[in-house]
Amino acid sequence: MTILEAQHLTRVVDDERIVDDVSVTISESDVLVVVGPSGAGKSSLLRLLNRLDEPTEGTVLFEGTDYRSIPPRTLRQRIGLVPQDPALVPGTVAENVARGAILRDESVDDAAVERLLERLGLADYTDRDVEDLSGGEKQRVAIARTLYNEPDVLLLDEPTSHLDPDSEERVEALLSELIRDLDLTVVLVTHDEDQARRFGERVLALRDGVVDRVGPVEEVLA
Ligand SMILES: Nc1ncnc2c1ncn2[C@@H]1O[C@H](COP(=O)(O)OP(=O)(O)OP(=O)(O)O)[C@@H](O)[C@H]1O
Repeated sequence: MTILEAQHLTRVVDDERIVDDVSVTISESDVLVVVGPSGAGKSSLLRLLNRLDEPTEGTVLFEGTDYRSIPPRTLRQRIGLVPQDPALVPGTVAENVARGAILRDESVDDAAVERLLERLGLADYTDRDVEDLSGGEKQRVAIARTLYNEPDVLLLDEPTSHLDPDSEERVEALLSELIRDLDLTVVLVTHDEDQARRFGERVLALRDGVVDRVGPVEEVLA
């Protein structure tokens, strides 16, 4: 079943078409990897997919509904983004993971927080101050924070780009496990074609905001 359908998505900033007429369909359990050189518009495309930025032209259908008719907060809960920079708030690991619930004034599901931390290899980290975490640990907290909302689609922006090789391997392995075990639908941005090969089923290659190629990983990254 199709979950997301980008239709002619375009964003113009200062007369520059940073995302230009991108149409792509994402089905349930798809892992679509977006690749392209620096400045190709990969992060910009991701931010358009959950309307963190507003399209200048085109739109996205989420489960068949134009996403502009869905309240932004609901939309961003359903289509969750893990940003390139984890941007944690001062406080404990648990407070960051449950950030969505706290912002929505909902009670926190402590058991769900614990389950996620365990899945992300952070079992005893609940009360740790996020200031004291390594880059890889912060990134894993950011992933848990987005997954806490149980999104239908997970958007990952360069999830390992700031990490040292050991942390990169760890985060990549954890993400692969999560994708498989939770049967996640994912759009993952990376500049690293090897990483795209490791994750990808389908690859979308962007160049100057335009879709250069889209298709199975072995064809696009041959
Ligand atoms: N808010 C903005 N205002 C002006 N220009 C922007 C804005 N956001 C992005 N751009 C420009 O849009 C283009 C695409 O940027 P984007 O960050 O999406 O590329 P990217 O492929 O993710 O690059 P990288 O791999 O370096 O992160 C760049 O030329 C960038 O300078």
